[in-house]
Amino acid sequence: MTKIPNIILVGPMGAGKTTIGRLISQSMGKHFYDLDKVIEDNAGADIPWIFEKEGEEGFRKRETQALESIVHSDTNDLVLATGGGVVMRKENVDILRDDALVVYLYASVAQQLYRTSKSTHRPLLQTGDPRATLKKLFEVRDPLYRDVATLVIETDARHPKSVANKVLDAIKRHLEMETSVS
Ligand SMILES: Nc1ncnc2c1ncn2[C@@H]1O[C@H](COP(=O)(O)OP(=O)(O)O)[C@@H](O)[C@H]1O
Ligand SMILES: O=C(O)C1=C[C@@H](OP(=O)(O)O)[C@@H](O)[C@H](O)C1
Ligand SMILES: [Mg+2]
Repeated sequence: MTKIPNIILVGPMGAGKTTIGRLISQSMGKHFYDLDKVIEDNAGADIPWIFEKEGEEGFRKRETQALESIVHSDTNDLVLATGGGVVMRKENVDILRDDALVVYLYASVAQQLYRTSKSTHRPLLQTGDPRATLKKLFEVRDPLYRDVATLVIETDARHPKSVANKVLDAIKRHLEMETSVS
């Protein structure tokens, strides 16, 4: 039987990486890590505090350290939900590519805006025009998500459980296809 590799979710803020990651880890019997949560636990402070005291650059350094420590400590047994900006550093992308199945959760800018509007814990969106920020980030990051991911899953107009099932089906089909060609 093919060993199921580590699963890493990428995509923009509000795509549902944290929510779907937890759901699929339960179905797959894998450990779940949320990169933002690991960064917060390591720092003993929340993300808004890190951005305020250390700036985005400080947060990105912590993000790379956390990513390295998670991926290197847990072989083939994890589902990792990343933060939307993880693809902005080449060293992170190299880590993501190394022996994991990367899934891009796609959401339109309208859905990103809707899903992030109820929370204030994303410092990059504490601006006068979060829609414009999301649009600008999406233009830069969408090609990077597509480049690093093996699977792309559309999440608009789907309940989280239905997205999770779609991800699980896509992973299963992908692994079956890999087995049949090897
Ligand atoms: N497919 C979905 N449909 C509707 N709401 C969703 C969906 N996926 C996630 N959400 C909601 O959107 C918000 C952001 O989800 P989250 O998992 O934190 O996204 P991310 O980690 O990608 O930023 C949460 O309130 C979550 O319940
Ligand atoms: O897109 C980004 O640069 C960020 C996304 C956030 O994670 P989510 O994508 O889980 O919201 C979090 O890492 C931080 O606020 C920065
Ligand atoms: Mg998240």
